[in-house]
Amino acid sequence: MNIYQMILTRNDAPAVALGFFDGFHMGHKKLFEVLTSSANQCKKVVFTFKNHPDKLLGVDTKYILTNNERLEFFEKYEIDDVYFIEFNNEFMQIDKDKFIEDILIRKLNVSLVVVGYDFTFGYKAEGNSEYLCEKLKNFGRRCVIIEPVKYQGQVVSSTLIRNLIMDGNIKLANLMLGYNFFIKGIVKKGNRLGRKMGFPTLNIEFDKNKVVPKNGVYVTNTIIDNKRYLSLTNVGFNPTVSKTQNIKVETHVLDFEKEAYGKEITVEFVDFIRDEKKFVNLQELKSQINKDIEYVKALFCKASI
Ligand SMILES: Cc1cc2nc3c(=O)[nH]c(=O)nc-3n(C[C@H](O)[C@H](O)[C@H](O)COP(=O)(O)O)c2cc1C
Ligand SMILES: Nc1ncnc2c1ncn2[C@@H]1O[C@H](COP(=O)(O)OP(=O)(O)OP(=O)(O)O)[C@@H](O)[C@H]1O
Repeated sequence: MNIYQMILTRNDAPAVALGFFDGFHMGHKKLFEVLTSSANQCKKVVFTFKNHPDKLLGVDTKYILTNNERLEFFEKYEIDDVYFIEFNNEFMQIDKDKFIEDILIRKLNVSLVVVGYDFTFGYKAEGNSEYLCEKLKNFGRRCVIIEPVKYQGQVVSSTLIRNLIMDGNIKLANLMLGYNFFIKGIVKKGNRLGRKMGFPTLNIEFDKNKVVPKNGVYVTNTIIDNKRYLSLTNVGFNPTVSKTQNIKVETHVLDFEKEAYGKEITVEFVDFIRDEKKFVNLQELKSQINKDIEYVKALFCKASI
């Protein structure tokens, strides 16, 4: 897969998907399936942004996927080329007709464009999917609009899924994503208190732009060296033992005794267990964590998750 940071003129007539695609959820998946089935022999291309347009408007959104993870999803769908463009003041000023005529027709020379029902584009988001398709058809190009993909009557969207994750509603978020929400990161040294209490934890250093589930304890799967382990993950500030202002994600991996410092691991969130609490002493915390572990073992050890 080629990644371009600039829009150069091309001679072939590619099939192009337009959007940001944070989360690569069920709606995005449907859009990519249609792109694949309609592209015929054409190259499959994604036109997207490196930074979400919201960032330029000062909204500090956290994302379901990091940029690299988003690119990995495109790769999985055998996309040939990605235009990974910086959404800056200059791009924001491009008017809807200029976007169609200059970028889609003249530079990319599209044969087909696939967008979702609520796609907007151009200065002040004045263009929508109907307008885009009508204009493209006038230029003799194909255009497909994907009808809203819903889960149990609710339209799936990146915003909705981000909010579900931040509310700890991981189960529903995962159903709308079509996979388990995950945080990938490098294992760094903690205070080694967990080990002393009898439950060592892997402290994960992760991308600061990643959305984090609400504070609490979760059932998770942790992937270390391509092996998947059942685990419990605490998200929060460890109020019993510390006064840190930085949110921590730390995982106690069941049946894992080895050292993992410096390794990249993936923690997949499966379900919320309980809120994080401030205990009166370490003994109380230890006793609660033992109960959490027993609960997870009873629920999940025999079932495959
Ligand atoms: C399953 C699990 C549940 C946890 N629950 C809490 C909690 O409710 N309150 C809290 O203050 N810390 C909680 N912690 C965090 C512990 O305080 C922390 O893991 C321990 O202090 C070790 O930290 P260290 O690795 O930095 O030494 C939990 C950790 C795990 C693994
Ligand atoms: N549920 C859905 N059904 C069909 N198409 C969708 C759905 N969600 C998004 N799309 C389409 O996928 C493309 C990328 O969308 P985008 O990145 O804006 O995701 P989104 O889920 O709509 O995000 P947001 O919550 O920020 O609106 C757009 O063309 C959009 O219309």
